Amino acid sequence: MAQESGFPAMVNDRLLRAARGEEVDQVPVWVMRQAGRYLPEFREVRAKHDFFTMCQTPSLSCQVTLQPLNRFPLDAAIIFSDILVIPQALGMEVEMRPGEGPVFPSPLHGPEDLSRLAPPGDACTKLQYVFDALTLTRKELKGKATLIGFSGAPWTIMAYMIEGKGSKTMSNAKGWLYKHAEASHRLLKIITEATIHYLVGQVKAGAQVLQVFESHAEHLGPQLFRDFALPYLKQICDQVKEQGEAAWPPRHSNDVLADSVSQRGVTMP
Ligand SMILES: Cc1c2[nH]c(c1CCC(=O)O)Cc1[nH]c(c(CCC(=O)O)c1C)Cc1[nH]c(c(CCC(=O)O)c1C)Cc1[nH]c(c(C)c1CCC(=O)O)C2
Repeated sequence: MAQESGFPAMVNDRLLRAARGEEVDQVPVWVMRQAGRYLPEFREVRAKHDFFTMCQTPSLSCQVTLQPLNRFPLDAAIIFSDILVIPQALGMEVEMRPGEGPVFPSPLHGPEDLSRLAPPGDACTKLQYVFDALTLTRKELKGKATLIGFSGAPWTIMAYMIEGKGSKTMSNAKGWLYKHAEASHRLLKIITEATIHYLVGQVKAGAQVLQVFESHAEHLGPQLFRDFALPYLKQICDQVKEQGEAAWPPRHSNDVLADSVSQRGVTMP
C-alpha cells in the first residue's frame, strides 16, 4: 500500500475491518451529513464563509470534517464537500442558497448544451482542493477513524444538471431519458469519466472508503434504472477498483460491490 505510507497508523480500524468482512468488536458508527448545521461550531464557521468556499479551502474543510469527531466517538469521518463539485469542475455554475439548497443558474436545457461542458479528463485538475483536504484530514485524524471520500452517481448528477435544483418529480431530467436517450448516455458517460478520475484521485489523496450517492434512484423504475444508472455505477466500481488497486488491497470486496450496486447508496469497501 504505497500511498498509505505517509499517513499515521490506524488506531481505530473498526470500519475498515467491517468493510472487508472481518470481525469487529463493535458495530462501526458514522452518520449521514455528520458535519452540518446541527452543530453550533459548524454554523459559526458557515456564518463567515460561503458553502463552496468552505469546500474549496482545505483547512476549513478539514476543520468541519473533524468537528463531529471531537464530540462523538464516531468510527469514520466523511470529508466535508458536496456531490455537486463535479458539475462545477465540468464548467457549470452552482450556488448553495440558504433555505433553498443547491441552485444551477444555467442548467442544461437540451442536448446542444453538452458542448458547454469541459472535457471530463480535465475536470479533476480543478478538484485538487478536495484531494488536499483529504490528505490534510487523514493526517489530522491520526488514525482514530476511517476517512470516507464520496461522489454522486452519474444519474443523480445528471438530474441536478438538468433540473438546476431539487425537484419532487425530476420531470425534466426524466424527459431527457425518453426524448434524448442518446444525448443522455453521452452526458452520463462524461460524468462517469470525470467521477472515475475523481474517486481514484481521492484514494491516492488518502480516502480509505468511498461512497457513491445515487440519491435520485427513487425516480427511476427498474427498466430506466437498468438502462441509465446501473451500467455507469458498475463502470465506476470496476474502473476505480482497477485503477486504485495500488492504493487498495483487492480483497473480496468485489462481490460486495456487485451485490450492493442496485441499492440506493453504494458503499465501496
Ligand atoms: C444529494 C446530495 C447533495 N449533497 C450530498 C448528497 C448525497 C446524499 C443525499 O442523498 O443527501 C452529499 C453530501 N453533502 C455534504 C456532505 C458532507 C459530509 C457529511 O455528510 O458530513 C455529503 C456527503 C455537505 C452538505 N451539503 C449541504 C449542506 C448544508 C448546506 C449549508 O450549510 O448551507 C452540507 C453540510 C447542502 C446540500 N447539498 C445537496 C443538497 C440537496 C443540499 C441541501 C440540503 C440542505 O440544505 O440540508 C446535494
